[in-house]
Amino acid sequence: MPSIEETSDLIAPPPEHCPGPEGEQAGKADACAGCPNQAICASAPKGPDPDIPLITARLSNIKHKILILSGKGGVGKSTFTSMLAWGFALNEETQVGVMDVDICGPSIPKMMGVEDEAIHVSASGMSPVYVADNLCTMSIQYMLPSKDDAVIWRGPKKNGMIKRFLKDVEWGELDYLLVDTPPGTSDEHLSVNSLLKESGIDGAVIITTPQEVALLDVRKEINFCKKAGIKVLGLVENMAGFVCPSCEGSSEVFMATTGGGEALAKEMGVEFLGRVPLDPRIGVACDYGESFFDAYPDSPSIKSLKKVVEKVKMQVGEEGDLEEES
Ligand SMILES: Nc1ncnc2c1ncn2[C@@H]1O[C@H](COP(=O)(O)OP(=O)(O)OP(=O)(O)O)[C@@H](O)[C@H]1O
Repeated sequence: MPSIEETSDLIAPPPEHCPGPEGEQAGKADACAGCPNQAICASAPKGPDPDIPLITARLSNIKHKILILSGKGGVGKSTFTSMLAWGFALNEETQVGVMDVDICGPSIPKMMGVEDEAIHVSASGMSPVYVADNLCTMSIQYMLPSKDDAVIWRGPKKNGMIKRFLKDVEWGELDYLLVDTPPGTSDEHLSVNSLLKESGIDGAVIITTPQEVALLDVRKEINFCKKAGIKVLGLVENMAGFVCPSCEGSSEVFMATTGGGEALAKEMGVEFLGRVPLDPRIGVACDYGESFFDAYPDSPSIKSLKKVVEKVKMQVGEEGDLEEES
């Protein structure tokens, strides 16, 4: 298999009739002449990753695998991942796992209130860190000697860690595994996609904010999914409208652009999953590692969030079970 550092270059648009980087004809076919990836493809080791059967076996009891993506950083991808996880886990019968593959910027442990936890390694694998009886997480954060330590890794090391998360973690039986990724289309995305392809990814939820600059990158993210063969489950507009914590009234802060996510979803033929308002209490709940669903069950933001959670469930073929809000 080509190293991740090498494959990350393959994001350059492939020529027509590209044989793909893993095939026998990679770098040799007529179509490869003049392609910027030709040398990389020609020298890359061929054949599937030998660990894929182990990964497929380890993940065989996970019903749905969902990637959470964003074109831009800071649009609330990790926040949404944690809220989606808590939303799914409101039903105590539903088993949920969150895998944080933002290797250089892990934030799931803090947002879910378990950043000081460490993982336990045994002969059978690594145990995930539990946030609730039916909600577990895995992140590189649990392996760092201090929570302030920085991870400065290049592609192959990141790939190796993601492989460990998939191959060695005892996820057990899960209804949903949510994969929180870094922004954009980086080494981590390529790793996750190639390692999970065999065991099946349900699709990706793409998070954006309403501003045009964020929407611009969403187009690239949707195109990345198309190229990588990942189904786009839908688009979520985060920080759409401001909910005042005092009066709970809602106002538009991005006047010119609110609704841009929905329009873009329509234009690109993907499902619009809904809006999550900008609510300072969401930020506070994340800072304290609390479930927003528990902290503010009656807030207007929760009503919007529940609708989004239900739509994601429907997109993967499950029935909604959160109570209907007026
Ligand atoms: N709907 C919201 N209302 C209020 N604050 C929010 C909301 N969504 C996210 N935030 C806040 O915005 C900040 C960025 O969110 P987050 O870290 O989830 O973004 P990200 O897209 O995962 O970032 P990165 O690119 O670093 O991975 C956090 O402080 C978070 O608390």
